[in-house]
Amino acid sequence: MKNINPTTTTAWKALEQHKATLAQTTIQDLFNQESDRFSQYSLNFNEQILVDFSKNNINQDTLTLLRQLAKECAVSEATEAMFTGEKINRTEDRAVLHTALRNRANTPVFVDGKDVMPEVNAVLAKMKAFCERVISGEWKGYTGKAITDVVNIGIGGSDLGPYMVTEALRPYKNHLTMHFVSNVDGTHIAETLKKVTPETTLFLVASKTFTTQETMTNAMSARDWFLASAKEEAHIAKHFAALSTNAKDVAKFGIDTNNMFEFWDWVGGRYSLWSAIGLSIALSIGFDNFVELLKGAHEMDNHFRTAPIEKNIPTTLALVGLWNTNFLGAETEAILPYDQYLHRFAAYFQQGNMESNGKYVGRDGKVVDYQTGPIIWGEPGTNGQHAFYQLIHQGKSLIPCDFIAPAQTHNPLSDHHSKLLSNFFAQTEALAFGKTKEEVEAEFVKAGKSLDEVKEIVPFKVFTGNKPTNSILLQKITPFTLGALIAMYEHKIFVQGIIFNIYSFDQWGVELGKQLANRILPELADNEKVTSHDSSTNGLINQFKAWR
Ligand SMILES: O=P(O)(O)OC[C@H]1O[C@@H](O)[C@@H](O)[C@@H](O)[C@@H]1O
Repeated sequence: MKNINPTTTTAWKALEQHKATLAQTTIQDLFNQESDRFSQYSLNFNEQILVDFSKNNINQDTLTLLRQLAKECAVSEATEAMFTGEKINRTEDRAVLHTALRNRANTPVFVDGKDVMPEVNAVLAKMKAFCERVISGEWKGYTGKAITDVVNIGIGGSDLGPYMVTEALRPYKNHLTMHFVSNVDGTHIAETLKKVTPETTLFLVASKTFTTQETMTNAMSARDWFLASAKEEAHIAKHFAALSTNAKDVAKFGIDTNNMFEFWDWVGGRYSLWSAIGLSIALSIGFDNFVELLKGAHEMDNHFRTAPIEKNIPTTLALVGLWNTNFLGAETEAILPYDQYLHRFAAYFQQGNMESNGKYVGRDGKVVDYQTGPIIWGEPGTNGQHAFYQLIHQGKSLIPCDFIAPAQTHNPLSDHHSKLLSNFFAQTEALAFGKTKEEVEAEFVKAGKSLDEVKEIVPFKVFTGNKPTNSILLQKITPFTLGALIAMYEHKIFVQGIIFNIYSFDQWGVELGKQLANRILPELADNEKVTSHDSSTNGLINQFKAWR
């Protein structure tokens, strides 16, 4: 992978200049100038996903320069390097091959000279057989009863993806009740265990490393709870399975390695829902639907790898996002799904994006002097409208938003869906075009008021507009389209990471807190005063000890 500081490219410098020429141009102006802006600035995936990026502060010159930037930063070369198993995750010396997990074409993919596809397929076959036995009820618990509840114990990438997808695809789910335990706060597991019975519960211990403190602690508590009823350790084999890359520690924990579903170090935690980590998804919606999810992602992979840059959806979203972040000064990006089933989508891509691109050291080992990944946040519409949209409309920060909605709902109740979508369309319109002083005044006049009497209130009712949004309209949320949508965002993050010249597939930033927590934990064992830290940390620990 090349090592290019994006700010030194010809395109970046030209974009700086171009920004100045566009400074006085609003989104409204752009729509006035280009009557057919929608068709020029929207792309369609498979006739199932429409991505409209026309309501951004960009014109054709912006796009040309941004595409030139992608070329100068060798995005296509990096893409090929990823897909073909090069060790692009240099700081961990690993390949990055979540795309191989969903490689439905089954073409060989080599890591260190070895085709990984036979192993990928073998684990998928094992997952399929396991799912069929559990779902059909053939798999019995220690008292001979079928499984009714599945508890996934994992955190970060071993929780967010499975939980988000299981929720998103609820309309496809079977009789199994799914639970997700992630937090080391005992409340999370305690409240979950209140809802299940040992005889009919299957625990999936999901951890790439099988050393994560939270997951191991929760898994031990689940084991203790289970053995309190089941008594014999031999029964664990019927109620615990592991999803991990670490066979040794799985065996040490007491989980039968026959119940271990393996994956590999070339799968990043936040890109692992396509691997054995997705077992909870497959159990919840059935293996065939899980394959549909993989297929959707694979189709998006093919599109990303082969579509020309002008038609490339993930690349376009990456470039437009980068324009907003690095040239227009946006620090955050909101993901706003107008679909209740997607209520964890923003949370999922908080990890996906922020753990990938929240980096300040470039691939050359030097501190970068430009903004890298944006802060990601969001909640489903319309709830967000009644909470934080005020600031998006009238606050001082520029907040680009992705609006996401399905055209067809799984719950066609009276006119709910039309109301929901009318809000989606209205919000993107309001954000882009706002409401002028003249429009506000005209409304008052129409209501019989004189301009003099309303002049003090008028400024508060003006919306500047000119707020960028992308609209992502899916025909319907199915396993296939959801797979494609997730892969689309993954590749957007990848393209930005390449241009930012950072390593998107490590996460050293999560280590320091873990290290310090491990140092503090033994200090909490007794009630002695601690003095080994700064005065704030000492003070907090000592108050904790006094109050507990
Ligand atoms: O799957 P395991 O190994 O338990 O890791 C769970 C999570 O841990 C965090 O510290 C991060 O490193 C995440 O990327 C990862 O998804």
